[in-house]
Parts: sequence; C-alpha cells; structure tokens
Amino acid sequence: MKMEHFLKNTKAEESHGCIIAQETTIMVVAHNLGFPRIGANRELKKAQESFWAGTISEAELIEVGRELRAKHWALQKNAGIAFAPVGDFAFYDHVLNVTALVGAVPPRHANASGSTADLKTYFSMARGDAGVPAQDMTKWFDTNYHYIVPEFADTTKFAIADESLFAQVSEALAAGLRPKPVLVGPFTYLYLGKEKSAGFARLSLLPALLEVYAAILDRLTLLGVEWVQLDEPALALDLTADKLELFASAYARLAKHGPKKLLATYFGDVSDHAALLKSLPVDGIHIDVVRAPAQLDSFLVDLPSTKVLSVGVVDGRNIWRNDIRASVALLQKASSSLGERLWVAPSCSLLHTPVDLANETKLDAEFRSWLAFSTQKLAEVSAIATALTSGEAAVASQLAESDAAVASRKSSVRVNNPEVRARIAQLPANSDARQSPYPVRAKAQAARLQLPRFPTTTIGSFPQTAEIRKARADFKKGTIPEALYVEKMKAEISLVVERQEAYGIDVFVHGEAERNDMVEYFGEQLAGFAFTENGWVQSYGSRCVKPPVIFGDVSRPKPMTVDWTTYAQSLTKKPMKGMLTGPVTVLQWSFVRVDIPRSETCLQLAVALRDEVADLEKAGIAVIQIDEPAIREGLPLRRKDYDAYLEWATRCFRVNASPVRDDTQIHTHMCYSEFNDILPAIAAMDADVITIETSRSDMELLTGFGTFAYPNDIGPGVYDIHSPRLPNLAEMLQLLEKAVAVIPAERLWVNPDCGLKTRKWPETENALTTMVAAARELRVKYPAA
Ligand code: MET
Ligand SMILES: [Zn+2]
Repeated sequence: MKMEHFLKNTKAEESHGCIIAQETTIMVVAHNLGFPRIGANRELKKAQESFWAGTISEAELIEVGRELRAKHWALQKNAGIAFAPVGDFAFYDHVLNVTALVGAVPPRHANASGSTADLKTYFSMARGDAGVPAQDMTKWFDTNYHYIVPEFADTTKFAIADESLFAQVSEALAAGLRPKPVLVGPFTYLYLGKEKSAGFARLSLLPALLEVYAAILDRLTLLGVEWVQLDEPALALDLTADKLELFASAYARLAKHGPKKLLATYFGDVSDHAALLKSLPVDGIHIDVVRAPAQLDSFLVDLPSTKVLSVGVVDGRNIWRNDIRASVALLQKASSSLGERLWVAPSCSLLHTPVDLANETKLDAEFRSWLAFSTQKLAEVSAIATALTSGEAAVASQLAESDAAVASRKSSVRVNNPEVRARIAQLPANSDARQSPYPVRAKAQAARLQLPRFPTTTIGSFPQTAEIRKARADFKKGTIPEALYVEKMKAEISLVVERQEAYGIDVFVHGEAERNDMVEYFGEQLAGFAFTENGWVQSYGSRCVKPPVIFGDVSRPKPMTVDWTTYAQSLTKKPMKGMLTGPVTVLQWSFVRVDIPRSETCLQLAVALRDEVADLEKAGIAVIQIDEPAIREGLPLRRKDYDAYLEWATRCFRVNASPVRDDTQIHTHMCYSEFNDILPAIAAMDADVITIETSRSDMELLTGFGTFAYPNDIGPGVYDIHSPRLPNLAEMLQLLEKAVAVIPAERLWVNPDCGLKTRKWPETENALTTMVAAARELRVKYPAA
C-alpha cells in the first residue's frame, strides 16, 4: 500500500542531528471518512428486511454485513485510499452503534443479558419491540439521513457494551488492511441526544462518557490501530463559549489515550474555532472546504508541525464530478507547506451519495460524464493526492476527463436555457405578491366558495391500493396502453370523489393516484431534471431514497396536473383542490446543481410551478394547494444564515402562488418538522390557508400560534395519519377546542395531519366521518355571528 512506501523527509532526519542525503518523496495522503453501507444493490436493505420478516437468520444477516464491509474496504484500497474506515458500517445507524458501544441503552430496551447490547436490543432501540417504543429519529444535521436520537437521564451509566467495533477492526487487520476506526466524537454524541429526566443537562454526562471513550481508545491501541477518526460535526453548529470549553476539555481528557486522533469536522465553517482546534491534543484535523472553502487558510496558518490537516475537497453531499484541476490548484499551497501532513478526502462521509455510477445503464454519455458517485469520488480523491505528490502529468487522463466534463457542462444547451434565464431576469417586481392583502382576498373567496364554518378538507393523497400501484408500474413499463392507464386513474378519481361526497367533506382532492412520489411526479415532467436507476441513498434504517437530479435550468414544457384536476372537478359541485409540490420542497429533496446558487434554482422551479397555478385557475379551479413540508429542513445550520434562507425560500413560494385572482384560494401544507421557530416566515408565505401536522407535538404547535398571531386561515391536523389507532369524536373535539382557544373560529379548518396514502380505506372512512362529525358539532357550538 502507498503509505508503506513513504520515505522519511529530510527535515525529520535533520532534527535527529544527522543529515543523510536522501531523495525525498513526500506523499500527500488520500483517505476517506466513511463509505455508504447499503451496498450497490441495496443488499443491506434486503437483508435487514428479510431478517425482520423472519426469512433469514441472524447469522445470515451478520454475514451480509461482513461481505459488504470486505467489499467496500477492497474497493477503497484499490482506489488508493490509505486506510480502511471501520465503524461506518451499521445494521441501522452509526449513532445507534455508539449508543450500543458505550452501553447507553435506555432501561425499556435493556435485555436479560444485562449490559450487553445484542442485535435484538439494537433493533429494539431502532424500531421498537413488542409494545416497547423505539427511540426517536431525527435528521443528521442538514442531510436527509436520520439517526436514532440517544436518550440520556441522570441515571445513565456508560460501559463498553458492544464488541462489534473491535471485531470489525480485527476483521480489517485479518484482511491485511490498515483500519481507521471512525466514531462519532463524545461531544457530538452527547450534544445530539436528548434528556429523559427533568432538571438534568445531558452534557453533565461528559466526564462519565469520556471514561468509556478512553477505554475504547485504549483497546484500539492494543489492537494495533494507528489512527482513529473522531467525528465532531456539532462544531458546525452555533456553540456557546461554555459548550466549546466542554468540547476542548473532552479532548484534553482523551489526550493520553488511544492511537493518533483525527478530529473530523464537516457540513460547515469551523474557522471561528480554528485557534482552539489547532491547540487541541489531537494529531489531525479534518475540515470541509466544499461547504466552506474560505476556511482553508485559517487552518494553514500556524498549524502545529505535529498535526495533519485533512482537507475535504470532494463533495460528499452531491453527485457532481469533481473539477480535479481546480481542486489541485486549491490545495497547491497546502501541499507545499504541509507535504505528507496534507491529507485529501471527501468533504464528509460518502454516506450521503449513491454507491456506484457503474450501476447506471440508461444515462447518456454526456450527462453521465458530469457525475461521480461514492466509488468514483474515491478515485477523484486519489487522483488529487497523486497530482499533488507527483505532478499533474501523473494523472493526465483523469485530468483530461475532468476538464472535458467541466467544459461540456458549462456550455451544454441542456444546462443553459436562455429563455428561462431571461424570464427570471425580467420577473416583475410584484410577482411575489397577491393582488390584495389577505382580508380582502378572504372576503372574495368566501363569496365564491360558500364554505361553512370550520371547513373540512384532506391533505391530498387517498389510500394507494395495490391495484393503483400496479397500474402505475405497468404503464411505466409499457405493458398497458396509455388509454387504459388513464381509464384506471379516472375510475380511481371518481371513487375518491364519491367517497368524499359520502363523508360530507367540504373541499375535495382528487387523491393523487397517479403520483408515485410528490417530488418525482413533478421532476419527471419538468425540463432540467434527470433520474437515476440506482442512485439510492440511505434515509434511515433500511429506507433508501433516490433523489431526482436537477442539472439544468428548470422549465415546464406543458401543464402537469390540469387534466386530472379538471376531470375531478367535473364530477362534483364541491371545490376541487389543485395539488402541487412547492419549489422549496422539490429543491430540498433533490440533488441540486452547484453551478448556480440554490436560491436561483428554487426561483426557476417557482416560476415553472407558477405557470401551473395560472393554468389551474384558468381551467376553473378555485382552490390550489402548494405543499411545502420541507421548508423547515432547508434551514441552514447557523442562525446567522437563517434570515437569508427564509427570505428567498418564502419569496419563491409567493412567486409560485401569486399569479391568481383574489377569489382563488391558495393553501399550503407542512408536516413533521418543528415549526414554532419559523412562524413569522410561514406567515410571510401569505398562503390563504395552511394545513399543518400537529400530532407529533400534541398540538404544542398551538402554543406557537398562541404567542404569534398567525394572520390567515389555519387547519391544525386532528388525525395522526401515522398511527394505526383511530381517534374518536371526543378526542378530535378536544383537539379542536384547544385550537379554538388560540385561533379565531372563522379562520379554523378541520383536516388530518398529512396525506392518507399509507392508510387503508376502512380506517380512512372511519377517521374522516368522525372528523366531519366533529366539525359539525363545532358549527353548532360556535355558530357564525
Ligand atoms: C409529506 S406532505 C404530503 C402532501 C401530499 N399532498 C399528500 O397528501 O400526500
Ligand atoms: Zn404532509
């Protein structure tokens, strides 16, 4: 392996007092922070799900894990990556791995074998088990990966409780590799957890946790490990001085333990802490220069001569091919000043990108040349390190390919659409505002729609039966003709309309039977989007997503939803909601181009969707819903960046929503996020009605609406669509009474938390009839003046 060929550099010889004339080859190191664990063909997903279904044994599951690790290590070694990351593999989640390793198993999951976190306990923490609820899951920083939130109480005790990490280190050693264990660092681990007992701060557990980290590190030394990587992405968040002090104290405590330590930061700028990081008793620091290129200089200055600087220059969060020439240029200065103390890496773990571009068989050559998945990114890291070590001639062919891709992307007519650019440049200043303020619009809409008080509606989708899915799949495969497909969808729409009539709903939806996914459906019809066959990325556990790729200027060749919606409207006198996915959500759930700002791509999406809104109105649709469930997820990691994001995100929504008359009612919908801290921004979207999920917080959301006077109509969800349990009339009324206490009755809507596509018809029928009954009772109790 490359590292073994290192020659000592002459300076080091000098420092020992004897100068030996020797040719010096200083090699920049190529390494990796972590590789996706799912497998190129989602082997892990299949094994996990088979194991949970009882069709494969624990031994078989474990074997799949072993095979995947062996394969991924070999792949990294062959790409010229210096170490084998160990600990990036997980049977569910790498944060949960740490929970098992340090024995922070909540009492409800503790098993008969006491302190050992076996696989059963592990999955019980992840997924719940026989009445024992799972631990919470939440987003890993600003990614779409979800980790299992560690739970801490004043009674939490730590002890090494899982041997997997050590066993996997031995596995790598046995394979002749140089393992570099990768662990979430102690500060980030505690920081990302939550308190389960009152009057206690989880960071107070740090000293106890460090005892166990020290013991883990000592064991890694005993195994012969040279380097360990401790991930502290929490450093990219806003941290108060006392938290930073705790962070520093943690590394002081670990100073005498374990192999050499690489402290890894990523997802943001940590230059504020550069002085602190450089002073820590660690042997290397990793920084993300994809997200924060400017921070490189702060780390080059005064880097202690004993420390390695690992620079994440290949984007671990996106699928674009690296511009190798630019990366080499960026690192030239670092390379001459640091020599072999410069390590080159992806910006973060490759967990967030698909496994291998070789699995894409249907992409055209040009588009394909613009992409790099995890496997290709390793080769890029390696090429950059080689170019820095041996000169650009050593990677001439990689450079040529990279140059060609950069040039073709820059000039491609598929990327650049002058009409789109011109339209954006000439967007009238008032295109982000409705004609009149809400109170005026509300009157016009009331006159047109003639809705009762506490109007009832649903969020869009109705149960997606096996037949619907099959019809869609058959049509996609081409095994049924379009006419038959349309007939089937229309039959479904008319069924959904009939049922809504029967339940007594006031504002109808068409049911979304034609949509496989709320983003994909629009992406497939917009120009500027591409779809992969196998570009899977782990979202949580065994769940993987295949995000669309926005590679070029976005435009709408033709109407996307008008036919289905007008057909649905033709079947009823009740208002039929047009149903769109908003620009911010489409952006957030896609791989987005990086050659223009995200805000600009978002505006292009908004303009394309704006035309759809205008066409729906022209076709006689009086109510149009634009879903933005992901608006909160797009929030930057640092508070100082919040306003700028919320400013463009809400403007994009308004551009999307504003081409309509006053008497056309715009709805939006949001779910499964904390919304209380962005209520002013939600108000700034100026939708006439917002339907919003509340189950997660037991209407805690309404406290927010108690303090912040939301000016327009609001429908807090009264039916938790994720729960198999059906709420009864009394429960729904109780929720609605809570709502009436903070939202004026004339602005309150009655609806479920989210779409019903995952429910079955009998429960849907039960829940919706109860919901209508609740609205009717409310109308009697709080009649219009
Ligand atoms: C995740 S939000 C989903 C909204 C969509 N209109 C639906 O009902 O399915
Ligand atoms: Zn929703």
